[in-house]
Amino acid sequence: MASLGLGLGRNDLPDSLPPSHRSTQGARPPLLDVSLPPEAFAHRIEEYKAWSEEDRKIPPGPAPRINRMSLLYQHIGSHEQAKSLRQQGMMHTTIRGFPKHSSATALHELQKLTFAEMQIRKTHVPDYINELLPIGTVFLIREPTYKPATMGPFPILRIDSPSDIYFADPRSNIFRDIVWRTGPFIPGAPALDNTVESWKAKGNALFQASHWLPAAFAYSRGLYKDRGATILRLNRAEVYLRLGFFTAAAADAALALGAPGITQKQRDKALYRLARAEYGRGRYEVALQKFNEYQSRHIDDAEAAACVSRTKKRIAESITGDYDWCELFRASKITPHVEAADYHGPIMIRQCVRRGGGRGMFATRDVAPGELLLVSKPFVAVYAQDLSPNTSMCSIDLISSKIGTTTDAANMQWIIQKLYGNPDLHDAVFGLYAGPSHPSPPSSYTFEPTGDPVEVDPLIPTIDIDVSRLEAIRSYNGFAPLSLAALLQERDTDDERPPAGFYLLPSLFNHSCAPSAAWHCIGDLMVIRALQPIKAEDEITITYSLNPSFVDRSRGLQAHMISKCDCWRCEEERNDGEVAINRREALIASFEKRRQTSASRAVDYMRTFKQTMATTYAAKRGPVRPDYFFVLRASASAIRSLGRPDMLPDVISENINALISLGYIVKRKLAKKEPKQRTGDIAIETKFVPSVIDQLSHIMTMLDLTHDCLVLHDEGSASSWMSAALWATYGGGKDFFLAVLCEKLAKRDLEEFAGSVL
Ligand SMILES: C[S@@+](CC[C@H](N)C(=O)[O-])C[C@H]1O[C@@H](n2cnc3c(N)ncnc32)[C@H](O)[C@@H]1O
Repeated sequence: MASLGLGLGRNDLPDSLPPSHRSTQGARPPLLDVSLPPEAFAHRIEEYKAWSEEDRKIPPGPAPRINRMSLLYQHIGSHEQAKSLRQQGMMHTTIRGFPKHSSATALHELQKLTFAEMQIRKTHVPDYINELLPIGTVFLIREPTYKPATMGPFPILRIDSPSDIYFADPRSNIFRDIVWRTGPFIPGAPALDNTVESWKAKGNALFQASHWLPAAFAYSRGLYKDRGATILRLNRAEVYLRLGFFTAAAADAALALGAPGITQKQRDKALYRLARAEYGRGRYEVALQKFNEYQSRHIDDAEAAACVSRTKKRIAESITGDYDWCELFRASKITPHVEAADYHGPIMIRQCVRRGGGRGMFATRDVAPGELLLVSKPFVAVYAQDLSPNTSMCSIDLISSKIGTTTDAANMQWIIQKLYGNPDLHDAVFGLYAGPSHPSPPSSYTFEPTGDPVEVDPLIPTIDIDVSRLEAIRSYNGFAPLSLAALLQERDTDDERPPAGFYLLPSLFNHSCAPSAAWHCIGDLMVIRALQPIKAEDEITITYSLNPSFVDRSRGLQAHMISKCDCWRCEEERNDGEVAINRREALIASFEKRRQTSASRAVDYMRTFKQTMATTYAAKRGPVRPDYFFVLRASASAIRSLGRPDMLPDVISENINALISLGYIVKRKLAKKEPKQRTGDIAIETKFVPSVIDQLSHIMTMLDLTHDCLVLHDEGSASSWMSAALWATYGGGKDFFLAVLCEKLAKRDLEEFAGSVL
């Protein structure tokens, strides 16, 4: 706080700009206050977009001169404020979806530029380089953008991509024509002892403190002194493994292995790190070869033996699609980040010109309902528990007009970080659809790291990361991978921090409201199965929205750039007519309100409500009416709450009708007409599983039916409903079913029955 002693007061801040700068500054943007009610916020976003359009029309101009001490004063003030806010839990806000600039120009093609030469509103391309000198560090920014002030009094230098920053040694050749007024080092900056040994010591100290990236910086600086310093390379490989920079780690370990004069001990370390890195890259065959090689010299090493068996399991999973689902489910209760291999079933990417991006996923052969199509680990998935409770970030997405959550914002950061350390994954990410404002993706798509690892210098970016395009890709290809374990707990999900996922191959499936496949997540592992028979060469679709309401669903699909869904379900809804659709929406809204206040006359209310609701469906419409499902479920629960055993058949009938309204064909309708002993049949037609709302609601209805039939001593119907529940439960077989649903079964006293009939 020394600057305060220099007599700086508030008046020193350039609150008002000289008149010549006003036109360059333009109007201040409308405040995107995330606490506004949704409609007001949507309106504010529109205002913001309009402001942004106007703002972009203003030509570049000179920047206000800023007094250095004022800048320091402001900086110290905001630093102190940030410190206290961090303690309270700070909210960072960022805005996505406006044009941003990421450099694609090589460093040697750029020229020097000073702050004084920079202009407001100008991205300084193509021929400039800017230098900044924070204490002790020198870094270069490629093609910086100078932005007018929006919040405080000063314009800001905006850098969106880490690949626009080069860290450099002040004595580097890049600076050969530059005379530093302070000499190459800033007075007061920590002295840089430029020897391999001191960089190793510094790196090791940072490593001990778990500061992985700074440690990688230190080892890299040591490697500048001596590229053959094997110990530094090995240490950097370890740091990279912890950062998830598997490609970088593999490259360093491989280079160390090939280094002349490497000792046996170092060779072992290099081999083990290379194996771990290749495992991280998903190159399990290569990893196994390296682990085996290592293990042959360390037969008693239990950890290495475990790695070998884990890797063999991954290879088997990726070839056969045979997973230990129960084990995965159990593991997902401890952490959502489960360990498993990807599996690619009978699917292929093909052109699909009618869809944005021009591609879709197709069947390579005939597929049976329930068959496993794809198992995919996320490129990145962020869950609430991954973040400190004090981390609060909010990203305002101008593409989808939505407020992104903290996990969303973190997801974007993690993607960038992963790309930085795994540059070979660039094309897999940037080959995804980025919406109509960006060039179309290529018609083919590669999604696996195939080549040799690439060496990564953390101080100099290996690839260019176009953040604008990446934000768009994230907007069009995001998933909310709520784990089955979390779904089943039925606890309120953390609205501020729902899981945010980014998957590669799953992003190639197009949408249908009546999809032929469905996904669910075990932890962060996405599992996609066929819901119905799919013919060879037919397109396979999943749904982007399980919202039963046509109006809400259509609105949600707009965010995916699907202005009018052409599936049969939406066609049916449209055939009901706009008046009927609006009446239905109004009814559902009133139903939600009414449900909270009417307990006593619930049954009568539900009877009338059902009748009114039924009139909103066109007479010739088919049985699928997803929003009617919830009405029937509420009606069943209202009748049940009467506590009258003689009314149980009515509860059963309502629940059966609820399943029919989802599209199920029910073979076993009324308990009293059926044989009461077990027959081993399944209560529903098993040619397909309808997926129009979340699967868990289907299964709970079937378990309720099982329970009620048992109460009525109709074991035959009960067992056929239990079998139906097994059939509808995410594949995975009986053991998986029992593991996933054990609490739900226990709640209905059905554990023993399930064990005996399935
Ligand atoms: C996640 S991508 C799907 C794959 C994409 N077709 C590709 O080539 O990469 C989502 C985009 O595909 C397009 N799309 C998917 N389903 C669609 C549908 N039912 N109708 C129209 N466009 C669709 C939309 O442009 C949407 O933004």
